[in-house]
Amino acid sequence: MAGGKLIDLMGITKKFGDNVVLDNLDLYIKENEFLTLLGPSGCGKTTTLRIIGGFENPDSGKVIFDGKDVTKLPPNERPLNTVFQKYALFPHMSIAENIAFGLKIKKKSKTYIQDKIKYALKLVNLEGFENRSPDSLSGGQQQRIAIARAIVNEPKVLLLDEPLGALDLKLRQDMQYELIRLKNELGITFIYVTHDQEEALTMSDTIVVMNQGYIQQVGTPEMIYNEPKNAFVADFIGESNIIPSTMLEDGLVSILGTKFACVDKDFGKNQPVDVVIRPEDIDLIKEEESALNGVVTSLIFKGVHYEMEVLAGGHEWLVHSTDLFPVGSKVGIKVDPFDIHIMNKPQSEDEEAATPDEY
Ligand SMILES: Nc1ncnc2c1ncn2[C@@H]1O[C@H](COP(=O)(O)OP(=O)(O)OP(=O)(O)O)[C@@H](O)[C@H]1O
Repeated sequence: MAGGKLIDLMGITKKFGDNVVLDNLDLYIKENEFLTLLGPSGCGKTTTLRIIGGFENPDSGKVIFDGKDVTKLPPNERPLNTVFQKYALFPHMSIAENIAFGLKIKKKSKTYIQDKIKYALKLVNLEGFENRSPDSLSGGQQQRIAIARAIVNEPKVLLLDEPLGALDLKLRQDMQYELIRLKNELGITFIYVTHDQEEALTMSDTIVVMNQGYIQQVGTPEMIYNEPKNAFVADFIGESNIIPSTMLEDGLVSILGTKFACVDKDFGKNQPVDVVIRPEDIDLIKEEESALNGVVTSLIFKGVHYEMEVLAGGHEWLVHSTDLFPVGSKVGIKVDPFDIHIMNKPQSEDEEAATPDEY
C-alpha cells in the first residue's frame, strides 16, 4: 500500500512558446504508489513526467522530492530512473552490458555489477539472457531489459512513459501484470503515463485524469470509474450516456422530460446538469412498467453482453445487457437511483480542475 507523501508538484506552469501546456498544476505522489497520468494525446502527461524527471524545467512552480526542492536538479541527481516507450537499448552491447551501463559509470565493483545483473534479470523473468544481443529479443523482452537496466540503480521512483505502447494487445496485457508484480516486489513508486484507460484501471493505485493541461480528477480506479467528477472523465473512462438534464429538487431529476429518482443532492432547483449513466446500469423492461419508452435500433453481440442502442426520449441510449432484445423491440428504460450520476455542467477549466486534496 502507498505510504506518505514522496513527491510534491506545487503550482507547476509550463509553456512552449504561447502554448500553455501545464497551468498551475498541483499534485502529490505517495511512497510506494502506482500512480498513472491518464489523458488524451497532447494533454500534458509526458511534460509532467519530464518535469518530475528533471528533463524539462517548469516556468514556475516547484518539484519537491522527499521534502527537498529538486526543481533545479538535473535528472542524474534525482533518485529516479525513466523507462521510455522506445526501449533505447544499445544495439552493439550484450544484454548484460546494457544493464551494467549505469553501474559502470558509477564505478561499482565487478562482483556488485554481476550480482545486480543476475538479480534484475530474475526480477523481469529473463534469467540466462546475459549474453544475448538486443536485436535477438522480442519487443516485450527488450522492454523488460529496459526496466531491468533502470532498476539496478535502485531508484526510489520509476518513471514509465507509455512503456507498453509499442507492444501488441496480448503482450501488453501480460506485461501489465508483470509491472504490478514488479512494483510490489521492489516496493518503490511507479509513475506511469498512458492514454489507455483500461491499462490505467488495471494497474494503478491512483489515477490522475488530465485534459488540456489541467487535472480533471485524482482518485482510485474505482472512484474514477464509479464517481466521475465531470462529463469529460465519465466519457474518457469507459462508455457512458451523457444526457443534458434538469435537477428538479433534491432526489429528483428530469431526464429528457421524464422524472427519475436520484440520490444526488446539493444542486439548485431547476438547475441544468449533465446526467451520466453507464450502459451496464440500464435495465430494459416492459414498456408499461416505465415512463420512458423507446425502441432498440441496433444490436451487437460482444461475448459477455449484448450492446444495444435504444432510441428513447429523442436520445440514442447505449445499453449493455445479458438479455437479448432484437432490433425493433419496444422497451422501457429503468435506472437505479444510485446509478444516476449528476454533474455540474462544465464551466471554466479553472473551476473544473481538481486539487489532490479533494480525493
Ligand atoms: N519540446 C516541445 N516543444 C514544443 N511543444 C512541445 C514540446 N513538448 C511538448 N510540446 C507540446 O506540449 C503539449 C503537451 O505535450 P505532452 O507530450 O506533454 O502531451 P501528452 O499528454 O504526453 O501527449 P501524448 O500522449 O501524445 O504523448 C503538446 O501540444 C505538445 O505538442
